[in-house]
Amino acid sequence: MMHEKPVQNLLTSRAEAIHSAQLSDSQLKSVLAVKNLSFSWPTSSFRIGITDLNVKTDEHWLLEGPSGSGKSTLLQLLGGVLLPQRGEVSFLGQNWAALSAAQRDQHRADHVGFIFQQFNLIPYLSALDNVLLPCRFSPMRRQAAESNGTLMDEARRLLAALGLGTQDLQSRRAVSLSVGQQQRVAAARALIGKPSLVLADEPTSALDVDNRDAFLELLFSEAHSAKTAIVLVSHDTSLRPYFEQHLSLEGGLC
Ligand SMILES: Nc1ncnc2c1ncn2[C@@H]1O[C@H](COP(=O)(O)OP(=O)(O)OP(=O)(O)O)[C@@H](O)[C@H]1O
Repeated sequence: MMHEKPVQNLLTSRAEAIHSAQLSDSQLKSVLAVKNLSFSWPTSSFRIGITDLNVKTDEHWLLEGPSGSGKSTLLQLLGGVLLPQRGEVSFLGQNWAALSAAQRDQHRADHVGFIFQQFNLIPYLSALDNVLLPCRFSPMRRQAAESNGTLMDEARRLLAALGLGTQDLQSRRAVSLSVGQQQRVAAARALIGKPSLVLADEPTSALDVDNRDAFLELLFSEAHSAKTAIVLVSHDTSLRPYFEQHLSLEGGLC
């Protein structure tokens, strides 16, 4: 029950934020639409089957399932890194399978932020330079990041909003940061340039309960102000109260 209060705070602040933003149905546009998806790895008997999944603007989804249930595979399908053998994954109204590999890479760079389980920061770059990376690959993300000032201002603002406000922390090489700090850098990198979607793979698995609560609160708050949808996968069923939407994967099926 240690985290009862933070959960309540999160849910209350989110409900208030949605209420104050007064998003109408038409503003809640489709971010991800999955229909009759079927995917198998060529070298294993494992199969993912999803009949129907719809993620809209500003929604926060938890996809939960035990180890080996297909969570990481599903994230790759949602982000157009893998393509299903049958069915369809549409992202912002665009079927990933109708794009060339290069077009998929650009569509992803423009509109998706990833938070990986091991964060995948470039170890010898500073926290700040890691956050700036997505803008190197996407002029669209760069332009969005510069909407209220310089790119550097926005990277610094995001890091500060995620609890890394000092110049010392922002200029330190990623390798010299703690796990919790690296994870917040990874979140800032995913959020820069206001992508429509953040896909997060077990981002809280290395954190204790207090740090996990603080991290989710910061992530949700920043994502909400940018109207970014979040799909987070985890084996941890205790995360369920933080999310309005959740889906359970059992052996790849739901
Ligand atoms: N590149 C691959 N080639 C063949 N099979 C794979 C590949 N990647 C994953 N699999 C298989 O797909 C199944 C689902 O794996 P996946 O990593 O998606 O599950 P997960 O729920 O994310 O697991 P975990 O929580 O342990 O990370 C497993 O049986 C795994 O062995």
